[in-house]
Amino acid sequence: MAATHPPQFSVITPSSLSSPSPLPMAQDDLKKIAAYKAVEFVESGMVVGLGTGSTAKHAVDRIGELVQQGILTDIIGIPTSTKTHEQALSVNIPLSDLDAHPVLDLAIDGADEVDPDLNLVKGRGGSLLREKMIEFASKKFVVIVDESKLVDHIGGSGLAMPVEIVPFCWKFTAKRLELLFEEADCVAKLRTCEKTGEVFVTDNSNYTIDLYFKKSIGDLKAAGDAILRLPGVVEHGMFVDMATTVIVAGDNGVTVKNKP
Ligand SMILES: O=C[C@H](O)[C@H](O)[C@H](O)COP(=O)(O)O
Repeated sequence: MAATHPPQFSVITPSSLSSPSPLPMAQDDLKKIAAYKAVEFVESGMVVGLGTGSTAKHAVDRIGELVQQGILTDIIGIPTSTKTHEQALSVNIPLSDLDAHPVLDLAIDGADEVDPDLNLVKGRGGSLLREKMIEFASKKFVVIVDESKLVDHIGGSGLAMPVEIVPFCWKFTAKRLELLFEEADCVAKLRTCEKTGEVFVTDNSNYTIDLYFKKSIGDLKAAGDAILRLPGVVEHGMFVDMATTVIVAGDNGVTVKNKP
């Protein structure tokens, strides 16, 4: 559900990327436009967090292209999932990890929801824990989305807010999560693989519980803290106060909002 954001957004037209068109652009084209804009923030010598998902994939491809052309040199990528690790290797981006590089210059990643304060939901693609660790360690965190990801409030899309949990007695943890958000009419569902119907297992050998809220969950930090206090929970998909910049691509151009 798209929402109108407040006027502090600066709107720029994507001149070198595409021209505003009277026809609606395909969602993947918008993702690519946002991703290419974000890669303009990458400079030679940087340690860069490489996000996961269909939007971040365009950014990784673009960084790889610029590395191969010799336009970006001495880049070190820190991938946020095994999938991104493989993709980054395939486009020749030198890789490392948080142990060797505990502070990143910049991370670029997609999101499932963005609220007007730049808080996010992430993890519908299955990789929120590594993303959160890496993006938390980044001096700048640039989020790239098409305009369909904008919401009035977190949970406002009516779609999943994922929580990564340990597999041990997952039904118990799912029930505790549901009860925690009883007032928001929360429903908790174990994530399964669409194709096989088997339980979805994360890169960290954990399960994912998707929470669906019918009402607002109120204060996000309080909600996040309450989730993390439940034994069995590993991490949740709300990224509160983490994004420093959000780049939104829409039919009318690219909008860039920086955290004040
Ligand atoms: O787990 C997946 C990540 O958090 C993604 O960045 C997020 O789901 C957005 O993915 P996409 O760009 O494919 O919509």
